[in-house]
Amino acid sequence: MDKIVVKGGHSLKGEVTVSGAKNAALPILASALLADGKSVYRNVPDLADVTTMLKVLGTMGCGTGRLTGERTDVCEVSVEGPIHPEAPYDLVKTMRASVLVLGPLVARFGRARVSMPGGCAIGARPIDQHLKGLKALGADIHLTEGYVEATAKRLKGGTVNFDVITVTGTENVMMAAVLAQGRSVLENCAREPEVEELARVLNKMGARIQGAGTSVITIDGVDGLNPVEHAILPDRIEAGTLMVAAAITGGDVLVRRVVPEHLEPIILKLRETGCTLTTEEGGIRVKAPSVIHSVDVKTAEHPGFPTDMQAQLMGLMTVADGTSVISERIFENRFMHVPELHRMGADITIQGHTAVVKGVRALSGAPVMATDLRASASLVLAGLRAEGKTEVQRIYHLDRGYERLERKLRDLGADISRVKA
Ligand SMILES: CC(=O)N[C@H]1[C@@H](OP(=O)(O)OP(=O)(O)OC[C@H]2O[C@@H](n3ccc(=O)[nH]c3=O)[C@H](O)[C@@H]2O)O[C@H](CO)[C@@H](O)[C@@H]1O
Ligand SMILES: C=C(OP(=O)(O)O)C(=O)O
Repeated sequence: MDKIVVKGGHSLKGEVTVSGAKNAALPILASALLADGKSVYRNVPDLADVTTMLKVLGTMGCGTGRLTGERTDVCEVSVEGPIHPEAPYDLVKTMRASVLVLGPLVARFGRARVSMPGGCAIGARPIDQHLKGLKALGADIHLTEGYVEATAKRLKGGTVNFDVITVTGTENVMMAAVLAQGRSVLENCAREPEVEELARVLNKMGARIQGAGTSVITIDGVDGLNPVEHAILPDRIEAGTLMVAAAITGGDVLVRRVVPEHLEPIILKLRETGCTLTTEEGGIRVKAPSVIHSVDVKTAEHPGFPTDMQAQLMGLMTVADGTSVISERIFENRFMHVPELHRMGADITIQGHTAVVKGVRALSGAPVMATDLRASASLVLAGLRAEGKTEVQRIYHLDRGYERLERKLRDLGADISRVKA
């Protein structure tokens, strides 16, 4: 298995460009199922998860492909022949976001058979709210042999009040409601920029969605949609990770191609640590202070501090001046990076959903093991700062969500390489 080897102690300097957002690309690729014809997406990150979503669509009978040469960011999905509306266990088990095909399939083809995603390293992650939403739109749902089977002659508009705020749940039900008969009102929706982006794409396809990005989304169903061309928005979590890379190495980096409003909670937190952040044409410059101050963090739904940045921020806090209290309030088991950070000399105590991090003078490089996507990123960040060599194993987690991270960091001056097994 490949591993990443980092030799710490280099200040990062220069400019780096952020790729397209994984969490926007995945639902948008699934939304191609809603129209006949070829949809073309630009700025699609080249990630394992995107490849998996293309495979899911391919096994159903969609034509899928990524351009080669200069435009590897362009992906096409065509829906032309018959569609077999099933997402098999072998693919769903590698990526739970495969469940995003459920809403489009039942809305467009009247039936779907999608393997139930299990839990994962960060929590149980049920999909009860996705199913509640689809039922409210008139779908019949059965769970058999580990699969969700959903059928409906034609979905009907309805009111859905989500009991918990769910990003992919909101997206799945929104994609179902666009082809339902009549008006749907979704309440207590996720307000993440990726939900708004999906609604933007659906509206370009001919849907009638209002309110995405707020907690109430109103959708007037239409009879059919058209394929679309769209450029995916930049990945705010990759941007945040690169900003922390600048901060933890005492660096000065211009992070290009970002949407500053989407980064607000991260920018505010990094300013509290003493970093100077300025918006410049085309990006945000992060200049690290000589001493990082400790800050407290509570993760929350957007516009709160994103859970997908918790592990990276904790990496930074391991070398801050003082003690920081980090509360994880979205997922019940998202501290898997802590035992690995301990191996590098971090001082962290977990008390339930809270981690108390006492900054240490120095981290020391060590062999460590990635356990999930953002945990992997936090270990790479800690490795950039640590004295000596850090080897991060099981980096297939990292490859799910970061496009060539080691190359981007190396271009900024890091001593980092991928060692092929
Ligand atoms: C592909 C994608 O976009 N992934 C993101 C998405 O995941 P995802 O959409 O899976 O996360 P959710 O917003 O659904 O999860 C939030 C919380 O709600 C719970 N829940 C969710 C659905 C449900 O039916 N029942 C239920 O109880 C979950 O277990 C979790 O505790 O949002 C998360 C929270 O910002 C991010 O960490 C992920 O990167
Ligand atoms: C948890 C994440 O992704 P997923 O929902 O695809 O597991 C993530 O991007 O940090």
